[in-house]
Amino acid sequence: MLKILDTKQIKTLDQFTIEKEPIASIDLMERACRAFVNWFTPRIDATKKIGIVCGTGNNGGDGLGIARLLKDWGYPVTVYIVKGTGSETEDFKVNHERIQGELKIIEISNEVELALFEEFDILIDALFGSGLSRPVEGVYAKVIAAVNNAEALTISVDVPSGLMADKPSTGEIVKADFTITFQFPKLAFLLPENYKYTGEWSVVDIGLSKQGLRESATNNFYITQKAVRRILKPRSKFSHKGTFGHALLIAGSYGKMGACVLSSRATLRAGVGLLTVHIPKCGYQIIQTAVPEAMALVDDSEEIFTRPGDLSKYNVIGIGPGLGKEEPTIKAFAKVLEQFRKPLVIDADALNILSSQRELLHLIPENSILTPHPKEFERLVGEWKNDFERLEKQKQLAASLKSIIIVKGANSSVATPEGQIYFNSSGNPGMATGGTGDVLTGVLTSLVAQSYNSVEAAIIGVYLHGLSADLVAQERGMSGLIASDVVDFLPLAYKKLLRA
Ligand SMILES: NC(=O)C1=CN([C@@H]2O[C@H](COP(=O)(O)OP(=O)(O)OC[C@H]3O[C@@H](n4cnc5c(N)ncnc54)[C@H](O)[C@@H]3O)[C@@H](O)[C@H]2O)[C@@H](O)CC1
Ligand SMILES: [K+]
Repeated sequence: MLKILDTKQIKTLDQFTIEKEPIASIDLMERACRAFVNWFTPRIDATKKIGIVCGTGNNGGDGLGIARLLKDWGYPVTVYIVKGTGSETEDFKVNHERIQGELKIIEISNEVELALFEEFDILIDALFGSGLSRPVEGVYAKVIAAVNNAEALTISVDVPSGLMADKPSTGEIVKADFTITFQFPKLAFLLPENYKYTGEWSVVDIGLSKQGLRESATNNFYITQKAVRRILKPRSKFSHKGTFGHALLIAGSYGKMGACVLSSRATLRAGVGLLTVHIPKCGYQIIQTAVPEAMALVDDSEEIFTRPGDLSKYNVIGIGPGLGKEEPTIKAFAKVLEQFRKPLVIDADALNILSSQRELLHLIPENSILTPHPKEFERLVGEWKNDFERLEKQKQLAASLKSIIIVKGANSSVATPEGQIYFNSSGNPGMATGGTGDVLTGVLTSLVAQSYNSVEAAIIGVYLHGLSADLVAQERGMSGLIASDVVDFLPLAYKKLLRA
């Protein structure tokens, strides 16, 4: 699991590395510059005209170091130094000294034409990094406006200038095409509202102290493949279908049996031992034909869910996909909540029922998993002003329900009752298509049935689901991706994960 540290912790860790390794601060900066350049040179042709926009802090110091290294690689480089209210750091001064007379340097202190950077193919943004403490104004704001006005491909060093790394941001902010960030992703990068600033971001290693990192406490994590691999349990020779649990899925209604089929197939493909599906009468032939591996339990109603059967033999219940919100279904869902004391995976219409029948919320068994998309989440908790506030609301709901709340989207976030947030790193925009949520419900239900605890199931589940979609995209592209493909590629995703 990659820790996500806040800016104060990053400063402390930089300092810790400097003292413990030991390494001079300027040499650590050089390492950061090299890491950036290692990303840059294989991707950008050396004929491109490059403008590097520097502040006078250490982010600007990085910019100057990068300018020197790119010049050595043969790129035509022009350096801009923006002189506003900020003072010069020591490392900035050293790197400034090192390029005197070697490179074209233009100082900007007041007037800024919007067309200032028109001539460049590439702009490297090194105005502010993690040291930004307030919205930018004056000459800085004008320079950022000129950067955003330019046609050039913009690449930000560490953080898009003007973006707060771990707080809500206002004011002028660089809209980068790429952000190359040092050592860890910053919290702001994982929130949908900031994608327009970061563009595609990548983390590059600058060798900060492993010991220091181990000792840094945080509640925010980025899910890595290695971490998921570590919590997955391989199947032993002596396992049998009982080992992998018995799940019940309550899903589907007239016209929405597809959601039920997708969830059922995903539950099976994610490895459950036994699956029973509770369906209305109209779904009987559909499920028996589309999912022969599942057992069908047929409701009294022709079209909807009206009455739970005996729930005692299941380890977990997944409920919601295609369920509908008719009055009898609401009553039947309430009965499930009253009778079943093991974890539930609650999605789609079951979440919508909870939003309108709030008295049911306190009946949710501990360690359940709720999987709202942002609109469903808003119905549960009300509006939020920015994504940081949304994260807070997510943590609060997880704590008050003693359950796991997964808000779906790019970098789906998993909130635990203990206040931790795990951001998913797998998945792609092809997943924005009907039915992928139903697939996730199946995967999660399956993992809980296989006796992963709910936090583990949520972490493995979001990652596996996204990885499967990534494998689909790799083979067939994103545009034609449908939810069934994500189900079909789950075995391959497992194979990839379990590979030693
Ligand atoms: N040893 C280190 O600390 C390392 C730092 N590195 C770089 O250093 C960056 C952080 O550097 P700094 O802490 O010097 O900070 P920045 O370079 O991000 O910002 C410079 C300074 O500007 C001032 N400032 C903040 N908000 C402002 C505003 N709105 N208007 C005007 N001035 C403002 C602050 O005094 C701040 O320290 C990182 O993002 C990274 O790029 C890397 O070189 C790796 C090593
Ligand atoms: K920057």
